[in-house]
Amino acid sequence: MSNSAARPVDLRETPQPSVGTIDDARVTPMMQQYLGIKVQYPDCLLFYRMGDFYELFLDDAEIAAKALNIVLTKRGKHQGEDIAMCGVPVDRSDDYLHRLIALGHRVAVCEQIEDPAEARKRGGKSVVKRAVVRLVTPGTLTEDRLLEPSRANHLVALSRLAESDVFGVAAVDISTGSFTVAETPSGSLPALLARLAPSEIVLADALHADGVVADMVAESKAAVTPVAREFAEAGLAERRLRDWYGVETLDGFGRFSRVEIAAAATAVAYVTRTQVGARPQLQAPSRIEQSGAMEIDPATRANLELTRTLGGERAGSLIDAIDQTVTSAGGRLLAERLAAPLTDPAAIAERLDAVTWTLVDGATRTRLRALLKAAPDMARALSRLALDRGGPRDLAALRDGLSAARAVAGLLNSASNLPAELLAAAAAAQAVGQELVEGLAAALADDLPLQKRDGGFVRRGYDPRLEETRALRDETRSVIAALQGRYAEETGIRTLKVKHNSVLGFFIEVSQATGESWLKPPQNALFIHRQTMAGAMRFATVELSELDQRIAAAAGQAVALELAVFDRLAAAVLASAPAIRAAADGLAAIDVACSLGEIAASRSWVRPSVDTSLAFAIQGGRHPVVEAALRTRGKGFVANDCDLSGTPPRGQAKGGGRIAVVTGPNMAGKSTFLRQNAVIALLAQTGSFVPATSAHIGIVDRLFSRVGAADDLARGRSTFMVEMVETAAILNQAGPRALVILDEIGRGTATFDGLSIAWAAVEHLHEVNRSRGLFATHYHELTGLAKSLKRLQNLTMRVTEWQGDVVFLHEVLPGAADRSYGIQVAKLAGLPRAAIERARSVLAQLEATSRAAPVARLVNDLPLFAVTAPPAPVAGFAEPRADPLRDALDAINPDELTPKAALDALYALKRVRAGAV
Ligand SMILES: Nc1ncnc2c1ncn2[C@@H]1O[C@H](COP(=O)(O)OP(=O)(O)OP(=O)(O)O)[C@@H](O)[C@H]1O
Repeated sequence: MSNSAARPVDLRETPQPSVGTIDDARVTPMMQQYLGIKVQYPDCLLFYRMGDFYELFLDDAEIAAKALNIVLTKRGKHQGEDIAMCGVPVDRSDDYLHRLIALGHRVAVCEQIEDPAEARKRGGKSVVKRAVVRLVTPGTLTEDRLLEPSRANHLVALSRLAESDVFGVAAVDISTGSFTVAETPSGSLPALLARLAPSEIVLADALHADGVVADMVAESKAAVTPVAREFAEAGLAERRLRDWYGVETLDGFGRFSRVEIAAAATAVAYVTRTQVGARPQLQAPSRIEQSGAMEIDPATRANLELTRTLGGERAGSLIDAIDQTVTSAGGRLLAERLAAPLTDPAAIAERLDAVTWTLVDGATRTRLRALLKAAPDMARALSRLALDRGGPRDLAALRDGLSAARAVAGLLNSASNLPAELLAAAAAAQAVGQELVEGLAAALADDLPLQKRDGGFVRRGYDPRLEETRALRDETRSVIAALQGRYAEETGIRTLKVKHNSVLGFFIEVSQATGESWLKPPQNALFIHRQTMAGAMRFATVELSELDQRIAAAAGQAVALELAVFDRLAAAVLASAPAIRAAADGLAAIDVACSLGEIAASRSWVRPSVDTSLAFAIQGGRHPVVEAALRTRGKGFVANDCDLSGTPPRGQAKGGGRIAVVTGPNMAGKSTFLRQNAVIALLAQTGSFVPATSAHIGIVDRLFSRVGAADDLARGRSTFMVEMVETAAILNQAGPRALVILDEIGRGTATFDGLSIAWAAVEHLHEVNRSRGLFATHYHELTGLAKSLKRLQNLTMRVTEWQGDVVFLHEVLPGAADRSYGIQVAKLAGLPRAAIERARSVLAQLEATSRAAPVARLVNDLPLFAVTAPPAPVAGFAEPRADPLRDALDAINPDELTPKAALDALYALKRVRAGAV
């Protein structure tokens, strides 16, 4: 994070410059202006517009030159020192902005707000008026080139009322206008932040100073912007929101708590500050449904690689494997749904009905997808128009988007048995009046410039006045072209050329020799000398200047008329903004349903049955990402069943468990099996079909997935500490509806410590949390727990040996692994032969020792919970009884006992036991 991003931002609308250097007589007028502006934006890099460049000066120049790898130069002196300077061309500034923002900088864009000619009229030394028109920060982007198409760009504001553990969270995406708020206890804040995946988090600096909050915020990986306290002030919050929406009361938006209003107001204050007067069209705030969504903490999201792989790439993530949407808005909706799977079976069924419909009617699905492909990103185009940052192509995006929406709705209307979700989406898609689309289509030309100021975007013949002006401009151009011939004829100079540049306007260029003769009579009566070049001279004539002025006036007038057309069209579009947004949302929902239908069809996924039971029965389950990766290598994926319903398998009186301990060699597929089941639950509750031959899932309210962890050095935690903190979170939070995936927990420490922790964790999950769970481990001793824990089952990965090497069959079977095959796997990995041989002999010795002191048997004989601390009671569970035998055992230190004392202690223990019974 840059220095520029770390300081609290002062949100006062007009910060006071701290003068000093600015009035210094030795400072040039331009530098005075620069310093006067810069002092108002100390936390930003200032892009100072000079002609076709944005220039950066002094410290900003040094930071930007280093960050962008561009040349640092000098321009004059300031207080005796050289002024460092660097610049980026305006037409390529988006790329540079993108890089600076990605590095955590904020940029203040300062434009020339008057024509340089106006400044010149005020006198030679006058400086062109400039003003900051916008702050560019990671959470307030609107340009397509700066945004990821399939990802919402959330700015999240946080608030906390004094002495409370409850946070207000407001999430704004100014690129689409979405605005949601929530209230959450601190324990659930990381999960909510992970779900929103913000690009930037704004919070009062006092709140950021709280180490725990700073840690949670840092974990989200967003850019963090602390703001001065008074702008996150709860007391002013309601008024700020009322002013923003121009309403007397917020009641019309629904009921919000004080802490939600405080967060929402902070978001609005920050948006106001960054947009400098431009007003994004934010929708009325709505509440984020948390109770209706599966809670998934950040570690689980990372571990299941939902939106990014552990390496940070989208390629290889779950969303990448299932995203077949054809529009950006569809991609964003799918990501949003995957981030917050539902917990209401009826709502899930509604989504599944839509997918089923697209699956059954494959021909319509294909036609819908073809139509959707032509629909540009209407929500983002609309937001740019509202901010007066839109161009002709944004109007065209609405023209094309709305006509695609009509075509899509028409196709759906002609279909039968439409499910509720598609019915509603089709209705929304056609709610915008046809006149608007026709109006846009009639006005816009086929080829459109990027910027409206370039003109040329209004269709020929659309506006009679504009046509007249264009004709005048074009005629004058041809008159000028004819002039060249006339002058050449009259002077006999065949090489004479009429040219144009922005400084001289139209001029005649002749060779040096001819030019010299034109400086004298009689030629100098007609030709007025303007410029001498190397080998050429330039002249004007009265006639040429008049024509030049006529063209400039006509061109200026044409652009003004085009801009008036633009403004009219933009106003018409904005007047229909809510309906357009609804149409865009409708198209996104249709795109998602078709995308999931496409996957289901092409990969033979099935509709899951999701209800309120505690079932978890998957047959023929597969991991979508691993399967896809194997497919590209021409290999097949071995499908596996998983039943955590806790009921005996069909036809059997006993067996079946809610927790499975999975043992098997390295590389056998344990992690894949664990994750695929978590992913199937997640997909099912997202409203997607699943990669299995059948799936029955009782709603999962919280999903936990942990792997024996990686270091978190940035936060000063060792591997083992991270693992334990995460395991603690699960054992403290998981309930009977949770699904818990633990992969080799306890491996980060000494064998016996690790085994003991793994042992205790399984017992706790079984007895106290009572969650459904999968537990992969290399501690084969844990399989003995199945004897004492009745809802525990053992699963193992089938392997076979062939010519001394291990062969993985990737098949999951009931039972326990008999050995690890670690050395065979090491051999496959290419460890030197000598090291392998040595490892074999060490293993043989270790196994012999272990047979002499049979650890496994000892552990197997441990009575359940007798040696563990009483687990924390979870609602509905009885407090474990006091245990005098354990207390007596705790009091004995065997290292200090003589043989006689040891015998006495044993008798004493027998007495305690007799008394306790
Ligand atoms: N069901 C399967 N069908 C086919 N190949 C599979 C299957 N499961 C896993 N594999 C392959 O085996 C590799 C190893 O799988 P995985 O990482 O799940 O093993 P593991 O048992 O967890 O190993 P370790 O104990 O070393 O972490 C995968 O990358 C994949 O290529």
